[in-house]
Amino acid sequence: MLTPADIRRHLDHLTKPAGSLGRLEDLALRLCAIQQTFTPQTRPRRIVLFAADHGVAAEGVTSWPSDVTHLMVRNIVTGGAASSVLARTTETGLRLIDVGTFGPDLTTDLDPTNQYVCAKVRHGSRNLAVGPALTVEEFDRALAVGREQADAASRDGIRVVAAGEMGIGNSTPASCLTALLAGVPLETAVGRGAGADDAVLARKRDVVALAVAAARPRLGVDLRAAIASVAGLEIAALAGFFVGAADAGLTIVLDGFIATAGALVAERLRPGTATAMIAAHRSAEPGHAAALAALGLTPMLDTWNLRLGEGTGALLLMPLLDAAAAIVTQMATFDSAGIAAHE
Ligand SMILES: Cc1cc2ncn([C@H]3O[C@H](COP(=O)(O)O)[C@@H](O)[C@H]3O)c2cc1C
Ligand SMILES: O=C(O)c1cccnc1
Repeated sequence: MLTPADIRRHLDHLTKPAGSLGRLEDLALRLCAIQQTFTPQTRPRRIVLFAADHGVAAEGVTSWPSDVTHLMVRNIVTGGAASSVLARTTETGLRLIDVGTFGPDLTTDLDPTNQYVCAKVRHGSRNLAVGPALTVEEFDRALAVGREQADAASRDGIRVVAAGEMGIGNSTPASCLTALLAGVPLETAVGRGAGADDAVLARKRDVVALAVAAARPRLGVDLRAAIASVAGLEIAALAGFFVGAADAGLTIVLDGFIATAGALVAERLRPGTATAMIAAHRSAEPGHAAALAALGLTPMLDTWNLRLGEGTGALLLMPLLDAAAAIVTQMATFDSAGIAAHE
């Protein structure tokens, strides 16, 4: 077992003043700790994006219409989305799994890309403002879709995975889960998502407050039912993916606010899942920092103001992950370079 102290000692033997590579050393330490080696690997790697729609969008909690979800699915798979571009530039394979959009099955259309999978559990979640968003059975099926993707990544020899999401309205269930599972106060847990104005934000706050009040008493009685009542299909799939990836010994790079809601669910269902994670960034969504803290994670990129999702923050960390692995595996030690004691 490589302890953090062992890894720090190893880093301090490399030809540089101790700690002089700053956060890059923290990243290297985390990578070595997760992979339990001084020769960590960052390739091959893959990002899996889960897409779904949300009945709660009908409440006016988002400034975008739901059909943008499936238009973006097409855009992601055909290479024009921010996630597609960053996946290409960082040499990260990309998969898009439709776990429940309102849109059509695009398999025939997008088949030659081999990146798109239609695995719809249902056409969108129900409106969580009027009742449970998902039944426990639907929630479990979405979890299984995510888990299958983690198993597939492991079978394919992938070493590092990231996951992201696309789903208009999904910052509302993410806020509910952040309040419910991380104990974040409602004022902090609810933000502007994909650009809500003041009126949309006010409606979103009311909806989240009511849904969380209904779910909270059920937490101790039926955990899955409480979570399912305010979840979304892509968030459940993210949770299943994280649990499966951690079980398979993969290194997980965690994206923003919505992905972190999936991580909160994963950690609750399978305590310890977050120990396989590296948090890429702190999203501009106000509740993200507290959600990460609840998972015991410190974001690597803290001042980038990302608020997109789609796995873009995780992808942005990939070059730094490569750099972190390279310093540990390739730098000379004081001994090998013949440089005298530096204590
Ligand atoms: C064009 C576009 C691309 C996106 N890519 C990710 N999101 C992000 O914004 C959505 C959540 O915000 P809200 O809850 O306010 O709707 C999700 O789809 C999330 O992935 C996007 C949003 C839009 C509009
Ligand atoms: O941080 C995120 O994941 C995020 C923030 C705003 C909108 N969509 C996603």
